[in-house]
Amino acid sequence: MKNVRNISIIAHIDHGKTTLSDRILEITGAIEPRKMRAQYLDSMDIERERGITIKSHPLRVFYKSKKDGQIYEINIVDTPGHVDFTYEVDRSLAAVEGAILLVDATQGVQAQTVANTYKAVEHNLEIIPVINKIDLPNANITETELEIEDLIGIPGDEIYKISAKEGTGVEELLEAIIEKIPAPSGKDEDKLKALIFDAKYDKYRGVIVYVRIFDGSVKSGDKIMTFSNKQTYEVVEVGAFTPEMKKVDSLNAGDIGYIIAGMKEVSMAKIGDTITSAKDPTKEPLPGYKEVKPMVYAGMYPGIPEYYEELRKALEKLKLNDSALVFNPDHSPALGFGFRCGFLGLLHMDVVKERLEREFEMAVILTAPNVEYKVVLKNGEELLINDPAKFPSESEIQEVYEPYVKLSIITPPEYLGKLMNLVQNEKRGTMISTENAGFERVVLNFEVPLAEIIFDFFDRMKALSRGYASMDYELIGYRKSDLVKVTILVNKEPVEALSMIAHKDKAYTMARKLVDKLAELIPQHQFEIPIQAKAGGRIIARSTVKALRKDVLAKCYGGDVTRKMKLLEKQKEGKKKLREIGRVSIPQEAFLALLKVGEDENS
Ligand SMILES: Nc1nc2c(ncn2[C@@H]2O[C@H](COP(=O)(O)OP(=O)(O)OP(=O)(O)O)[C@@H](O)[C@H]2O)c(=O)[nH]1
Repeated sequence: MKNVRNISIIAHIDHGKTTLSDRILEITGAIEPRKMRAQYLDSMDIERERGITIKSHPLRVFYKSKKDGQIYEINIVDTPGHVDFTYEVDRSLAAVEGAILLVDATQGVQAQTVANTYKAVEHNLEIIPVINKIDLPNANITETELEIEDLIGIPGDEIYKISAKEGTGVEELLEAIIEKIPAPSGKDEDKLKALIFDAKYDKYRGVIVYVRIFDGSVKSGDKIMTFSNKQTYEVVEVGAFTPEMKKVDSLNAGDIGYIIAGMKEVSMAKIGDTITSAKDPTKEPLPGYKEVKPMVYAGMYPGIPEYYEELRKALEKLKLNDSALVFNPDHSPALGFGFRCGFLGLLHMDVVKERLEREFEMAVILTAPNVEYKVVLKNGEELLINDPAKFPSESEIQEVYEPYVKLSIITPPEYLGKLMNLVQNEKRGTMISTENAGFERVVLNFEVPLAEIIFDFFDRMKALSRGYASMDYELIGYRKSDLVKVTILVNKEPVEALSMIAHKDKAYTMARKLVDKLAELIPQHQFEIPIQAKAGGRIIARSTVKALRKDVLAKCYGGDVTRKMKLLEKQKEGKKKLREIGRVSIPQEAFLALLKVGEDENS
C-alpha cells in the first residue's frame, strides 16, 4: 500500500474550501507561517477580490500520522464553487479517490452541495462529510447534521466538525483522510496512463500540464504521447505542487503533479485526454470526461475600433489559459470588427472582460449575451445560431429549438410560493417535482429554458428568498419553442447589435422595456431620436430620446478657456466607448441594456 491519498474538496460557494486548504498547508508546514496569507491559493487578483475560486489549484502536502507514525503524501485538488465553473469540479473528481464534503454550519446543505455530492457518488468516491465554521455563534450544527444525514445517509456522529478559520478539528480530519480514503491502486511498472485534468500556459515555460498518474511513471527525458491525437513530446520537467511548482525526479502511479513537455498551446493538452508513453503506449485510454461547451454568447468589440488586432492578440493570450473561452471573428455594421465569444456563464463573461481590462488594458464593448438556438429551415437545412443578427427571416423558418436546463432550487419552505411563481409565471419553467431536503428545506426541480436563467435569475431568486435559496442547473437538451427576433431601430436604422431573440408571449413586454431602457441610456443629441422595436415585420414598441437644446459649451460663459478645454477633453474620453450609428452615438451600457432591464425588477 502506498502512503498516498488523493482528495478533492467539494462544497457550495463560500463554505470554506480555500480556507480549509490554507489551514492544511499551515498545519503540515508546507508554507512558512510568515508567508501565509488568507486565501493563499486564490492566486488570480480577481479571485481574491471577489472571494471566489475560478481555476482549480492542486497542492501536495506531507503529513505524519499520529496513529501509525508514518508520513503520508496528501494531494488536494481544490475546486471552484460557482455554478459557471462546475465543469472544473468534474475534472478534479476524475483525478482523486475521495472527497471532503464541506458544509457551512450557518448555511446548511445548499444546491451545489447536493449537485457536487451526486457527482462524487457518480465518480465512486469515498466521501468524508465535514461541517465547517463551528466557531461562529450562529452555527447550526445539529440541523446541518440532519441535512447531511439525509443527503448521504452518514450518521451525525460520523460527521467531522471543524473551524477551517481557527484550525479546530483539522488535524482529526487529516487523520480521517488517511484512514478512510483508499490509497491509489495503480502500479509503477505498468504502462503509463496519466489523466490530464487541467493545463496552464506559462510565458516562460510553455504549457504546464496538470496530471494524475494512474499507472506507470514519468520522468524528464521520457517520450510521451497524447492519446487522442497521437502527438509525441519529450518531457522537460516533472514536478509536484507544494503549492508552488517544485521539480521532482519522477511522478509515479498514484501521484498528482505536472508535466512540462514543450507544448506550445493549452489546446494541445486536452482536458480529459490520456498521456501515455510514446514507445510503449497503452491500448486503452482512461475514461475521459465531457468537453466544456459555452452556454452563452456575446459580441465583443474593441473600445476603439482600431484596436481590433490588439484585442485578437489579447483574446488569444487569455485563451492559452482559459480553454473554456471560445471566440471567432465577427463584423457588425454598427460596431465594426470584433468577435463572437462563447462563455460558460455571465460570471465567466465578466471575468474575461475584467482580465482584458486589467491584464491587457483593453477596453471592450460587449453586446447582450444570448444562448445558442437551433433553427430548422423550410428547405430542411439545420442551423445553430448564437448571434441574433444571423437569425434567419421568419419566412424561411420551419421550426426553432432552444436549450433547456434542469434547474434545482433549495429553499426554506416559506419562499416556495414566490420562487414557484418566478420560475413558472415569469421564466417559462415547468415544475417537475418537489422533495424534502431534511430540516426546513425543500428542493424544487424545474425544466426551464436556459435563456431565462442566464441573465438575472440568480439575483431575482436571492432577492425573493432573502438570500436563503440556492440553485444549480444542468443542460438537458433542445426543445421546440415559439421564438421571434426583435430588431431594434435607432433613428430608423436597424442596429443588429441590439437585437434579441424572445419568446412570442414575452416579445412585446421585453421590447417595451428594452426601448425604454435604451431611451434612458442613449444621451440626448441635437435632434430627436426615435427608438423602435420591430418583430414579425411590425413595429411593436417605440420610445424617444428628446432633442437637446443647449450644447455643453453654453455652460462656460465664454471666458475660461482652460475650463472649456477640459470639458472637451472629458467628452473625448467619454467617446472612447461610444459608437456612432448614423448620426447617433451609442454608449457601451446601451449594448447591455437587455441585462439592465432585469435589474429594475430587483429593486
Ligand atoms: N468564522 C469562520 N469563517 C470561515 C471559516 N471558514 C471559512 N470562513 C470564511 O468564509 C468565507 C468563504 O471562505 P472561502 O474559503 O473563500 O470559501 P470557498 O468555499 O473557497 O469559496 P469559493 O472558492 O468561492 O467557492 C471567507 O470569508 C472565510 O474567511 C470558519 O471556519 N469560520
